[in-house]
Amino acid sequence: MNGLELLAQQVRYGYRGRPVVRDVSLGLRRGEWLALLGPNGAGKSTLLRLMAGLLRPQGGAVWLEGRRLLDYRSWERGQRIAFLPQMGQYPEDLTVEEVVYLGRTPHLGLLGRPGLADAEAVLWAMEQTGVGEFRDRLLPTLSGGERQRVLLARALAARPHFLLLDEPTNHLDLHHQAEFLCLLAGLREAGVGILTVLHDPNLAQQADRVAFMAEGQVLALGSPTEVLSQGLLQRVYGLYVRVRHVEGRPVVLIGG
Ligand SMILES: Nc1ncnc2c1ncn2[C@@H]1O[C@H](COP(=O)(O)OP(=O)(O)OP(=O)(O)O)[C@@H](O)[C@H]1O
Repeated sequence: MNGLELLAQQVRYGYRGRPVVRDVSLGLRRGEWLALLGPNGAGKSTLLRLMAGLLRPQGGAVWLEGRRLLDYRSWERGQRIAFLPQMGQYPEDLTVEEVVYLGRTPHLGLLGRPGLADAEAVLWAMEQTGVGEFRDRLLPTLSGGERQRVLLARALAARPHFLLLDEPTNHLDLHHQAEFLCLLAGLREAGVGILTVLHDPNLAQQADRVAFMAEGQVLALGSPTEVLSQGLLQRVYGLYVRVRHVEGRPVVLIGG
């Protein structure tokens, strides 16, 4: 363990006594993009929530930059980790800009009055996600993909060290998926540690490492080429797939 990591160590969690995360150890460094894949119900979102400090492990511990995550105050944690849930609640009566400002909450002092640094971070987050053109609109008036980008902007506005994203590309069209991947690459360069739950192995192949989860455990962890193998995908999904390599990257084809 070093001081630059977000680390789950032998973490366990279950709902009403039914284990869904079973002694998982997984570390994420700053400046690294780790993609978490696996079938529905594998425990991916639960693991993400544990690593975001939103659930308390029932066994093991999560460590953030050398300290137990549970020992951080919520605002300290919020300055370091931003979490974008799969189906996030969003305020219906705030404008886009006001929603992005909410991402600054962990940085505001007792008075809660935003200053220049907050305005700069909000502007930067809106530019990165291309939502500036909707800044005065209310969220319910946006499309699913536009709203997704606003919620990402809110997460980015915190200028977190670690960004945990649960199926972030769900509502994005091809163009915005490509822009989103580019954005992640830029954040990674800037030293942000990124953990994304993804279903599409062809998006995951752009990550530095892939963790493949099934039935509450990490079955495989390594480079996309190591993990996204025909054998593993066929075994876990019970489906015929082919894996081809294009420019050194694995491309997964499903069906005949
Ligand atoms: N709040 C909850 N109460 C009870 N069971 C839950 C709760 N949240 C999740 N579960 C169950 O825990 C298991 C793991 O769920 P989780 O959402 O972590 O999986 P996932 O890998 O993210 O799935 P998906 O790909 O479908 O989003 C599932 O069987 C789910 O039904």
